[in-house]
Amino acid sequence: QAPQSEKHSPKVIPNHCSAKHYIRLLVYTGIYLFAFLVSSAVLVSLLSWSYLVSEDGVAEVLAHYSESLQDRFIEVPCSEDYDSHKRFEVLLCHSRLLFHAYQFVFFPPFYFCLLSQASILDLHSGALSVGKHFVNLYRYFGDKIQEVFTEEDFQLYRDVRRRIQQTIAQAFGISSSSMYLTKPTFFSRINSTEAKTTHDEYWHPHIDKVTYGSFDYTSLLYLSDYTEDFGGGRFVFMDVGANRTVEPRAGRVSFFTSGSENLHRVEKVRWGTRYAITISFTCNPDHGIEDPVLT
Ligand SMILES: O=C(O)CCC(=O)C(=O)O
Ligand SMILES: [Fe+2]
Repeated sequence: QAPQSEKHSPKVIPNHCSAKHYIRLLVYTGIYLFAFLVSSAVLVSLLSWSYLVSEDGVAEVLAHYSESLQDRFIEVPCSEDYDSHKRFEVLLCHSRLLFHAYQFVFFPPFYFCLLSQASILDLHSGALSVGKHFVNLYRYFGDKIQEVFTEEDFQLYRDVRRRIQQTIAQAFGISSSSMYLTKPTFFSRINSTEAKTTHDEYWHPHIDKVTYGSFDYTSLLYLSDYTEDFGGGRFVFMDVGANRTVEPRAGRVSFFTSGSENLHRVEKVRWGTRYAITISFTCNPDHGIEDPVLT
């Protein structure tokens, strides 16, 4: 039981109803509300910033998948990788990148669609990677190859190659006749299955000139849509201080000089299947190849 003195002590009832208290209450509520809003805003911006520069470290989207771009040209400082090219007519020293949205009706070869893993297909040699091995489709199908590819497929490839070549020549102010198709040129099919060989590890940062040797200009034609057909799989330029992405979109062509000024990688594909074609050009006629033909 409570002691007697406590039981009978007078209760102190604060005067809650005075105007002074109301004003104080309002001021405190306002201050708390303001502090809450400011800290939420700081938290949201911190979270979105860390989301942008976290996992994939993307700082800037150069080409959003939903944008229909025409001729966006972005200049980057040139590297010294082209010194040996001084004997060619070509001036490569104002490099980078242009997007040109063609209305290509170009589907991945149906053979690709049957595969369940990552793969590349080289139309010149007929090499198709299947797991750890390469199958030569031309040898495998022999006379029956006409049932796999049609003359129209090859005509379309040649047409696309010619149009890309002309666009690159125009963008870089060089003559189209001083550029030569070079190898390898290939269709790529990427999904989220585990890599079977190091060739499947497309996500490593690289310089095309180092990886492929003869490349001076790389062009990439995308055949499927980021977010609709696959997740992840964005192309990333790894520039000093910033990663800049190109989000694939069917019909989008991106091209750039192949030297160290354009270090890049492709993000791992998280779901779905990503299709693209790599078509590249050299300024050195000795490294040029003819268009592929259906034999
Ligand atoms: O498919 C892409 O977006 C890029 C592929 C690539 O970097 C390459 O083929 O060297
Ligand atoms: Fe590359």
